[in-house]
Amino acid sequence: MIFLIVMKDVWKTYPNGVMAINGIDVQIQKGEFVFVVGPSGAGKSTFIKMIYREEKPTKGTIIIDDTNLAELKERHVPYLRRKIGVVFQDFKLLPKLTVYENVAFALEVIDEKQEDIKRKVMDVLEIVKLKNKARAFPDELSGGEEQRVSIARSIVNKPKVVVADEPTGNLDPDTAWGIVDTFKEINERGTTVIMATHNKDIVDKTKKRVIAIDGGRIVRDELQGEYGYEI
Ligand SMILES: Nc1ncnc2c1ncn2[C@@H]1O[C@H](COP(=O)(O)OP(=O)(O)OP(=O)(O)O)[C@@H](O)[C@H]1O
Repeated sequence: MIFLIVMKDVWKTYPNGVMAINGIDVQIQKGEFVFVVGPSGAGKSTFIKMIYREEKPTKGTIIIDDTNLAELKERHVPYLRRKIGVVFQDFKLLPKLTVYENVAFALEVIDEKQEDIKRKVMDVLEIVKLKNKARAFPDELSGGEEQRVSIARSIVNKPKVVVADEPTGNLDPDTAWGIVDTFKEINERGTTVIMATHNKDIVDKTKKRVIAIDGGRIVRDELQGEYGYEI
């Protein structure tokens, strides 16, 4: 069994004393699709941020694709980040760049050759069904389209895992389903997907692994799980 992510006895206390994660053990296999659910303030975002090392645990071990984050030197963090695509609730697109340029930017910063950039960007725009919007600017797109651009940007480096923190939080239900379908497509092509969400309907109908966090602990971890909370 190949584990892509392993957390052992992970704790996180913020500098202000808030104990956000209180002893988490979890293993996620390569190729899994995982929902992270739980009430507001449960620790979902902190859990996600520790995966891409936006936050460091106070205690415990996190291993991502054989890299022990505790031993990772600051100058090696960019290499870790290439293995991890990140999608946010508020898209975080650059408003003055076109769709094409927003996605290409992720490759330009790692000095990819121009000819490779063009091919790779058009390939991912095809996956998210936005090839026809390559020249548009973010303010000319719907919210769902903006989020699909941000998903394209997150996968253009061919990461091992994509983490998404409430990616459908700003979208209406139909559009939200379009985003989940896009993640499913990416997952079927081999990328591990980890998505924190408050969307009960999506979790209950998608029938994927559900990790429920409450009070900074994993209170439930089920294959084909359900949302399980009243909203
Ligand atoms: N940077 C920070 N500094 C201090 N406390 C923080 C910080 N970020 C989060 N917290 C606190 O840590 C706890 C867990 O927060 P977190 O954002 O991980 O929860 P969440 O489950 O993602 O919540 P939500 O569903 O509302 O986004 C909360 O009590 C929160 O106030």
